[in-house]
Amino acid sequence: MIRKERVMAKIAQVIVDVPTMQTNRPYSYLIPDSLTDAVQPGMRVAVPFGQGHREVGGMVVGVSDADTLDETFSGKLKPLGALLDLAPVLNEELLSLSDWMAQHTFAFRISTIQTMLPAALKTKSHKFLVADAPIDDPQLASLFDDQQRLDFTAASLTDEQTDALAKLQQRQIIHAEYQVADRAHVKTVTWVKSALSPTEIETARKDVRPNAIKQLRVLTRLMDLQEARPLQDVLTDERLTRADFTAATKKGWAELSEREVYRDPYANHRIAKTAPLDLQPDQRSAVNAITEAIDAHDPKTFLLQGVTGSGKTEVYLQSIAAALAQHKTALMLVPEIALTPQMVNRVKGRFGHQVAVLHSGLSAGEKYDEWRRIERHEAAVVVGARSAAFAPLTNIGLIVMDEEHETSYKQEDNPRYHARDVLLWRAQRHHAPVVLGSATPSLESRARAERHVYTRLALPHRINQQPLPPVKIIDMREQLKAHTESNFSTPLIEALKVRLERHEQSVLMLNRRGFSSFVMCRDCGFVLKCPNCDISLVLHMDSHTMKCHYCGHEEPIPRICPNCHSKRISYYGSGTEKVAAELNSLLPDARIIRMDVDTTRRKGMHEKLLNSFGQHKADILLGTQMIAKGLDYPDVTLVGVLNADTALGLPDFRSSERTFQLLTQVSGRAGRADKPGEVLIQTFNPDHYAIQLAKTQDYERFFRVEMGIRHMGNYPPYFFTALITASDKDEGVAAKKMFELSDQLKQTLSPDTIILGPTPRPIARIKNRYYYQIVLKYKREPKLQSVLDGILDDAQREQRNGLQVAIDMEPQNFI
Ligand SMILES: Nc1ncnc2c1ncn2[C@@H]1O[C@H](COP(=O)(O)OP(=O)(O)OP(=O)(O)O)[C@@H](O)[C@H]1O
Ligand SMILES: [Zn+2]
Ligand SMILES: [Zn+2]
Repeated sequence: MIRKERVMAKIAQVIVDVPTMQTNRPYSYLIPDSLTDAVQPGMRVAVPFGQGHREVGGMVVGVSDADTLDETFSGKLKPLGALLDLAPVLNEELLSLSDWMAQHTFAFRISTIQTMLPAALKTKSHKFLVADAPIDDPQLASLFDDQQRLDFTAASLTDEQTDALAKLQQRQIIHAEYQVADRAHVKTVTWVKSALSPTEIETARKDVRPNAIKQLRVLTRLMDLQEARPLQDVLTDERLTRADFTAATKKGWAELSEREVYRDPYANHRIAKTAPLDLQPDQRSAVNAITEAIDAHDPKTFLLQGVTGSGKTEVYLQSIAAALAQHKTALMLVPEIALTPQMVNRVKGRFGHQVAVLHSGLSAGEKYDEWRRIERHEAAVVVGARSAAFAPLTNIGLIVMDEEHETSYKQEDNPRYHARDVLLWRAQRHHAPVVLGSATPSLESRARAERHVYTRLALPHRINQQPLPPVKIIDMREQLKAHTESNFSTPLIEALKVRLERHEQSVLMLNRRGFSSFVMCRDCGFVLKCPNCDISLVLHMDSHTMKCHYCGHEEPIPRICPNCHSKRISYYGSGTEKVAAELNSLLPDARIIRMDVDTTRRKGMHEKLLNSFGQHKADILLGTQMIAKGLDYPDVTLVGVLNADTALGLPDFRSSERTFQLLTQVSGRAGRADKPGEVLIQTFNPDHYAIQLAKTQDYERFFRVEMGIRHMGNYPPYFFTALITASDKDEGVAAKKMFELSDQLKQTLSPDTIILGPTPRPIARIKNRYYYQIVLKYKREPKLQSVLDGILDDAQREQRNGLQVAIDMEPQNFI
């Protein structure tokens, strides 16, 4: 009788990356003996999954011991495939954050894990075709390498080839294999060092034939390579090449080695070192309060509410310095747009090489390198956009979020997380304070300060003792009666002319939110729409086409109305391009820089345009929202807003708040140094409270008025919200699902919870899918988590038929 031997096995819990089979449940894999000591939570692995040879990527989230005789131990566990990391890429804190986020955003854990990793570490599953028997077609056979493998994912195959390969697979001549590939690429440079001492070099010289000139040259060069140097520097002598040194290595004369280097995105930037400024009294008390909390390891949240130009950045910088003085690290989030270049320069100018920067303008390689500098404790300060909330900093002493009201801090796709929530979670974990800064805080944050959940710190004055710039409202309805269709009122043009004469600069903003340049027929009102989505096509002058901003559909600009055949079909509304053209003809001498998605698409353009404006190479900066915040240029004395109210009509309860914030922010660009500023706002709704209160830049009044409106409408911050959407190619399927869900919610949720809908979404069709939504408004709803978890689980099971259900907690966008 054979007795089973009792052995301890190690088992890894792995979250697998299978898009069609997402689940938050980890799968167990047997750790092979050879890897017993190596596998740790936070490492990426490749594991076999499902039927066949499929290999998928995954993340180890736990390791445990198992007794092979234990009845819960299943001898059928598959062993792990490859281990992709030698050290964990996610530490314990980030792993538990990924768990928390998955729960709170109703996302799958693999997506929260992926979100935390730099793109370079996101594994990709490659499909290989492997030939098991000779392939008769020589042309197809030539696609396979010596090992009879073809990288199907990377190969660019014609449809005929793909077809022929599929047939080979059916005939079982080839089979498919999946392998997980790692995209992380460490950049290295070659260093060279002499392997011979000077005396040995002398000896070697004597042994070389006198006509072996290259070898003699190498030996001479090796004389001063007793210490290793980068090969690149050594090769400046044009008569020697890399090959000469490779040959020398083979002879045992030299040693070549690869050393890791970082790609430094700011290598070519000369950033002047700055010293801390003498603080104004309000700044002083803010810094003191924050420093106290840092020193006391008190994870409290501050709301730093300072008018535009009140010196919030200096408060951040000196607070960060206080954290560094305690040998702690600091994390600072800024909106994507504000990152390039002024804010980065300010932080780098103060803290130099200790700063790592993370934003979407960097290449994947640059981001990976900055990320590794953080992970290796070589950077103590991180400045970055939304995803920098996951920077692998340890020992955090302070967290800052600039422009905390910015909607870009909320991710619109899965996982639908808000960076603010992530920061608050990390602050608790690290016992570190958080500073939320803004001139126009979100209503949610300001209300929390009102209830003393957050501690409010106020900077009510501008630094230079300058008043906030006076704001004039221009009623465009009057204007419309006089000059038809110009984007510029007479007062605005006059004010621009004055600035030109005085050699001062102006900033003009065209509010693109809820606004687009579309084509409309003046006879029948026909508007050209996307055939796939329920939305107007947008005119693009650069490509001379009409484009859909949702699905990318593109078609020529119509000359004749497709509906009534009238020729009076023309542009309606204005894009920045059209406005720039008009401005050019009105003020031919003005030098204009246009800044919008089209002119800033290329890498580095954003920065380049702002720099040249900063160097006064242009008189007018004309742009979309992207110019509204962060800019601090002393020569700007005029700010003009061409269309203040385009967003007011949007079906979103935050449209007044957004309008007020935008107008206040952009107004704040004027008169920040010693020259007084002026702001002109053109609007068709001069009496709207958001516009009237932006005129006085009275945030506190706006807060009270808006709170009253939110209270009456049962909106946040009085209620929490959740948005549930279902989409399907068949409108009936999506609608039916939502009515079922609505019934289910009515039966399970508390009677105080308001259930709105189901209704079609304001943009009901996108990429040929129909969207239906339910909005939940609730105050206290203990059952919510389990009910929504259940909905998502059910949806996951139904997903194979094409129906998709998504849950968005505290959505920032209702359209
Ligand atoms: N204590 C100080 N002494 C002198 N100058 C200062 C001081 N603090 C800040 N400044 C300067 O005041 C200007 C405005 O400051 P900063 O840009 O930080 O304001 P802000 O509050 O962030 O404004 P915004 O919200 O408009 O971006 C900057 O040029 C800054 O260098
Ligand atoms: Zn479309
Ligand atoms: Zn028409």
